[in-house]
Amino acid sequence: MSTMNLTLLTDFYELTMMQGYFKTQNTEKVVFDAFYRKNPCDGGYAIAAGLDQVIDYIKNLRFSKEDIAYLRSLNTFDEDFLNYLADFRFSGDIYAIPEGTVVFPREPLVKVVAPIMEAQLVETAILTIINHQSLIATKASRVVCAAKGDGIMEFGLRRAQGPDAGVYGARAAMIGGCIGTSNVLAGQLFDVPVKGTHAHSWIMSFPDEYTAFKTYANMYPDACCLLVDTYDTLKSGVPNAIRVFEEMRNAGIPLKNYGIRLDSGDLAYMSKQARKLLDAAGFDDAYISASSDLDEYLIESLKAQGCKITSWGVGTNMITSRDCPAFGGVYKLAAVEDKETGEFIPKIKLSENTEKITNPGNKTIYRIYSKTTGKIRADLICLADETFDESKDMIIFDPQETWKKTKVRANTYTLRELLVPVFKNGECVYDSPSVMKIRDYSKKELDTIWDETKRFANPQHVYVDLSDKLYKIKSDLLEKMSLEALEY
Ligand SMILES: Nc1ncnc2c1ncn2[C@@H]1O[C@H](COP(=O)(O)OP(=O)(O)OP(=O)(O)O)[C@@H](O)[C@H]1O
Ligand SMILES: O=P(O)(O)OC[C@H]1O[C@H](OP(=O)(O)OP(=O)(O)O)[C@H](O)[C@@H]1O
Ligand SMILES: O=C(O)c1cccnc1
Repeated sequence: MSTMNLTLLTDFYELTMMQGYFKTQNTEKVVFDAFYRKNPCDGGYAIAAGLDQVIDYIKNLRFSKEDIAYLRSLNTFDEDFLNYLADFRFSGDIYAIPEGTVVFPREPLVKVVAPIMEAQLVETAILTIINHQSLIATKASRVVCAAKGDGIMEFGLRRAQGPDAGVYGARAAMIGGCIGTSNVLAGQLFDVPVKGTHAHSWIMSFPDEYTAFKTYANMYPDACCLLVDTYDTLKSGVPNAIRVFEEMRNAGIPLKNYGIRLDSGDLAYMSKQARKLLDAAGFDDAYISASSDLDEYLIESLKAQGCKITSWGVGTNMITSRDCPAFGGVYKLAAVEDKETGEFIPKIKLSENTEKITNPGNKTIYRIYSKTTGKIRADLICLADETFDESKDMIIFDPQETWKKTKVRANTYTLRELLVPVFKNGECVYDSPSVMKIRDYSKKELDTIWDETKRFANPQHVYVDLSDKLYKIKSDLLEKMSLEALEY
């Protein structure tokens, strides 16, 4: 999948604009920011994901003969432009926040600095990749948080919106903290653990439940999870599972990683009753896992009900992010290079909705950590060439409610620049970590925000502030635009 040419994975208008830039000799270098505006599920954070697929996409960006022939057939593009496309290569710079990082609204997750034709073409693919994976990584992270240390298995492939969503969704779910996936192709592609139990069909294919369990246990004694709800969980499923476990114990087969899976009924009640039966038979180390339309809210609720489930299989609601199906990331022009001075001239997009007014300029982001707690104090969006001194006080203020100011005292904080170089002059300069490494990193990232930010209802929001300089540029531009509007 990684070498697939996705060059035509773009919206038609990117190509018509590209031809327009080509014809009008508009070759300016520009800055585009890909950012999102609202955390999924009204949460307090999101997890950035998808960068490795963006890198593959950019590396393989070239129009094949077939691509050019197809574009010619659309009767919209002239031969001179098609000739240009035949030699097209991405020659710009890309900066991005590493995958697995905790991120907040309005922060550029990806910044493209390139000639406008190139930067325009890549909009759609960057957004579709980052939007999808960041959404699923965020959803998975929420499910993982709800499970409070229990393992979450990703079971969603069959209910995902197609094969790509299943495969890259599984990748993102692993980044979000799942312990494994049932998706074998994802396992092969991303070197992540594949896991699973068995289906109701296995039980139904045998003359009786006991024989089905026994056959399965004989084949897989080291990973024996028996699905107990096909006929009657407490009267048949759990007693038959116990009978098989007893036979294994009596035969001297070591019982290590074994247990049952509940897939219907009142999961809290069933798990409590099943726990009692297993314990009474001396199988107190048998685990109880559950699946059945689970999500973060249900897992939280089941835990509050005192359920005895310690392992969770989550499919549909996580792989589709059912209650929040879109991440909403956008890609906005932020600056255009002045050819004479080589400086970037900030550009702004206005909106009636102040939250939708873009942040102008060639920017970067600094994360401000408290030295004592290691937690995030705030994020600061600033111009790319601004520098800050940790030995000086820092005044930060909310860009919307500017009277809300905080002084971060000298030597009490550390700074980390979030955007890192990924492409320089068209060459990839970034080594993507393995998915399991990104997963470990993301787990540590979650320790940098307070539980108040992770809670599901009305979470505490982390401040994303603008530097003084950027704030001034933004307000001057807004002032200028409103004066110009008066002229009409
Ligand atoms: N204790 C509980 N508290 C809240 N929700 C629960 C609890 N136990 C189960 N649920 C949820 O209630 C829903 C039960 O759905 P439903 O009755 O349609 O199906 P089911 O019990 O899975 O049975 P079947 O698979 O036979 O249709 C599932 O989404 C399940 O996750
Ligand atoms: O409920 P989800 O979160 O989507 O988790 C995945 C579901 O997929 C399977 O059911 P399915 O009915 O497809 O197959 P089965 O016959 O094996 O139960 C499994 O038993 C879970 O219930
Ligand atoms: O292995 C499992 O138990 C499994 C896999 C996919 C979907 N539901 C369950």
